[in-house]
Amino acid sequence: MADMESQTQSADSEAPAIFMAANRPVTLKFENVVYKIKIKKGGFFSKTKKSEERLILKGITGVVMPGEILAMLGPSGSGKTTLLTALGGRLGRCLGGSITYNGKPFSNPMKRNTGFVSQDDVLYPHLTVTETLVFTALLRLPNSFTKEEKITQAEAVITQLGLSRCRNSIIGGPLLRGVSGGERKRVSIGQEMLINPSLLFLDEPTSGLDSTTAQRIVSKLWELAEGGRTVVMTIHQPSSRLFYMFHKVLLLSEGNPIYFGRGTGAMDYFSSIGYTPSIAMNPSEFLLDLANGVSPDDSEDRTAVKQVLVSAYRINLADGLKAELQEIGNHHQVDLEDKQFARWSTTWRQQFSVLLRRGLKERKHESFSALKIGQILAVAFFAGLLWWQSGLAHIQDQIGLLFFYSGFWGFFPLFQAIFTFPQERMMLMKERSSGMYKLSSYFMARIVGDLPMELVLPTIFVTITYWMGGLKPTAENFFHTLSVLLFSVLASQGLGLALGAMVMNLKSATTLGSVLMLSFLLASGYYVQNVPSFIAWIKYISLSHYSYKLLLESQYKPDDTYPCAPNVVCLVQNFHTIKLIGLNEQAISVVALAIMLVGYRLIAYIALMRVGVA
Ligand SMILES: Nc1ncnc2c1ncn2[C@@H]1O[C@H](COP(=O)(O)OP(=O)(O)OP(=O)(O)O)[C@@H](O)[C@H]1O
Repeated sequence: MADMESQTQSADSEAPAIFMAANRPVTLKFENVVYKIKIKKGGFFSKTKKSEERLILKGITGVVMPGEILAMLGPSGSGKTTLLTALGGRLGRCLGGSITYNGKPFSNPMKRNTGFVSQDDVLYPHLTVTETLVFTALLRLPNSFTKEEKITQAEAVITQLGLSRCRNSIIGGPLLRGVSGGERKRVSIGQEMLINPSLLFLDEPTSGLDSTTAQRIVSKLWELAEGGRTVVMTIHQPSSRLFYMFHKVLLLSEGNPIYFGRGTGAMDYFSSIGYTPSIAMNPSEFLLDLANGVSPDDSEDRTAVKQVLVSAYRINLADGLKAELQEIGNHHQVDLEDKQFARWSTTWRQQFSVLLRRGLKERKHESFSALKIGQILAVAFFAGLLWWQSGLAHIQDQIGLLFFYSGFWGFFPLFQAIFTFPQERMMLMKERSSGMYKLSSYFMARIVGDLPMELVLPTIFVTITYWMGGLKPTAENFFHTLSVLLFSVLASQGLGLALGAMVMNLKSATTLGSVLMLSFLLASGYYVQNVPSFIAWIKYISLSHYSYKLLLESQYKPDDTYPCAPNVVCLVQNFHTIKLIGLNEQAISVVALAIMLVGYRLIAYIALMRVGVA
């Protein structure tokens, strides 16, 4: 990354204009868009459990041409975000009507030509502004750009969006001070700008910002539109200065359109149907009042006002709009050449390498945190002291130590891994929806990136406890025990990944993980020797069962002798807690752990396939 930074510094002076003309202008048409959801009715104790359909979008029609900004206004809950998501090709099921891009449905080439800035900025908190944009450029820009050109593009965005001052500051998050909210929003917009999209969607890009910063962002969007792009955004209550910058305005009220047309014509339209503000006011404030059913003197019933506005729209605007769509349909069919857009911008290897580097940078503080290492050191020394030089004279204690290995290193990696995918969910959704990389490259980069720490911690732990605890003091036995433990750590980590990916909810995943691991531990053969046959099957799926058996094998051989009772020497085979296993069973245990190691990861991968694909 150091070379990345020096390259970006040197690129400062020669940054090309990223705000050049759009690659391929896009005409966005949407006709009679309807979206419904199913809501479950009836409480927990209710006998009648029915589901009810709720209409969120009730027949929305409009068109946005290249060079235009469409602003969607409306009260909270009126359906702005839902419509934006639908237009951005990210809302699959239960969507009615037609949405076309240059006369065609949403396609992969269109996905790669579309930028989508969500309401919440989904960014990695520990990366700097430069790192964030450079990694995005490396992943999203096609291979027709060299690496240096990609970095130069990122630099151009930093300059153009006025981010030079904070280029080396970290993004930050809720508990980590980083760049300001406005700067974070500009980084999010910059990530989309990198690909020079012809179609740009933004969900409330100005919310939470002061009016000057908001004005600055909308001015940038205006410049982008001027370059032949199609810009669609939702906005809550723009100032009058901003309002007149929008070429078109769509006003929504409870999912119904009540105005679609030129921003400058909105006030005249509402005057023509009898709604004129009694005092001079910000047009967006007036429009929002109307969408909430508040007439200028607030004398009429609000529901009645909304109904009047909905029917006025149908009578006065709907037909004209449909005719306009028809007209454009006949003349504007510029197509995106599918052949010119490969399915992915970069190769699998490039994706893997960039994602690996990005992941290591983002999680450096977490993986090698003093707390994590300290935690392991503390437990290791404590265990070492407890089992201090136990030796064969205290074989029962030693077996306890091996059981502790199997239990602790079953739980610890599982609970580390369970967080992996739920924490990354938003990022994965965002990046996969914009077709940034293959799931397999992301998955492999994540697994490989976490590997060093996953293996280093148990190695430190075993090195300390093994010698302190007085297990067999030969290098062969030590490495045998260590390799068995690392093997089972990888299997248990796989289980954590699978649970996290399947449930995608930390609370449920951790509860499920605890129950599973405890059942596995109980079935491992330590507590109960003769498990009743109807429950005995559980040990065959128990990770701890196999790891515990293999750990025992790494220490004891059937013909080992040990002091069994005062002055009596026994064979280890007869010791009641040790059920040593033959070569066949050892092989079965190794295969079982290997199946778990791969199988759980496969389950995690399949579960992730549902995340973030438009
Ligand atoms: N998947 C869903 N399940 C339940 N309700 C939903 C779902 N999607 C949307 N809604 C409901 O649809 C309505 C419109 O939501 P949407 O987020 O589009 O509103 P909005 O106009 O963007 O609001 P805001 O300005 O507050 O962001 C809301 O009442 C919301 O609760």
